[in-house]
Amino acid sequence: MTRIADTFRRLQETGEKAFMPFLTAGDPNLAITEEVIVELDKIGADIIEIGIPYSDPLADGPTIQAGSLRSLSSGTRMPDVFELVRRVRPKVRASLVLFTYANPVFQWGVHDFFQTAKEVGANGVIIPDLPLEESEEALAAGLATGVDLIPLVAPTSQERIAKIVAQGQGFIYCVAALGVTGVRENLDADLSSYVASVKKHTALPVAVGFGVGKPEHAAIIGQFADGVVVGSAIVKKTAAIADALQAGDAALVEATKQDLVQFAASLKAPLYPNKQEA
Ligand SMILES: O=P(O)(O)OC[C@@H](O)[C@@H](O)c1c[nH]c2ccccc12
Repeated sequence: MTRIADTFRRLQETGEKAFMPFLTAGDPNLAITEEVIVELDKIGADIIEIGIPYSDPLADGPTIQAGSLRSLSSGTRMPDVFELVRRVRPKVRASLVLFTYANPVFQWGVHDFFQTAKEVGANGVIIPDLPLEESEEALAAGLATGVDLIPLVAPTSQERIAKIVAQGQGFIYCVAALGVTGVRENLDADLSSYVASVKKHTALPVAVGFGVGKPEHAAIIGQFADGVVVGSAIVKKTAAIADALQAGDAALVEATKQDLVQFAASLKAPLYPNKQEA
């Protein structure tokens, strides 16, 4: 059983839903990313998405694009992210999922990428711009290493949903909105029926991301999905840490870190069983 499968099994037993924050490694620097991951784990984050910064994050809105830029300008490269995972792995219970675009994976070498991910203790990989038709090698590497290749389905996937999820490993990532990542004021009205249409095709857990910006959003998603992914709203908080760091204000760096962690805790809160009554 992979660590991700074990995470969802534990959550099933306690009746919880997974809280899955995303942050970009090295934004604003690797030391702070490591500290934040440890704190997120302490407040109950169940699966932590660790973004590998990339120069052309085509599926990302301005918030995460800015985070990638801050990370790249602080000198973060893929080997640094692998080393971050190796260091933080023994310090946290959460499953760790590497988030990367396809190009850096092909440059590194698909099988080597998954092998290295396994060695440092990563539990899954998400590659948003790797279409099913081009993912044969990555799927095989996922199976060979036990590092789950997690598929994304989008509202536009309709007739392809069955094919995409049939190859799924770990969990299915349901993208909740069209367009790029970024906090939305409201969730799509028919999100629950879209998730139900995905669940029809798979026994794997189904997580929902894109647009989640507040606990109310997490509470709604927690009623029909197995996990909630939050990226931009977290990365907005790392931007505040970056500003404090830039200002050389150590107290403000601590305060903005705590603000991120408290915000994350408020997003996990509605995902505990007694909070999920409809
Ligand atoms: O930022 P949002 O709207 O909360 O969405 C999660 C998203 O950030 C994270 O899962 C992610 C980061 N970059 C992506 C690119 C494509 C799909 C998903 C992602």
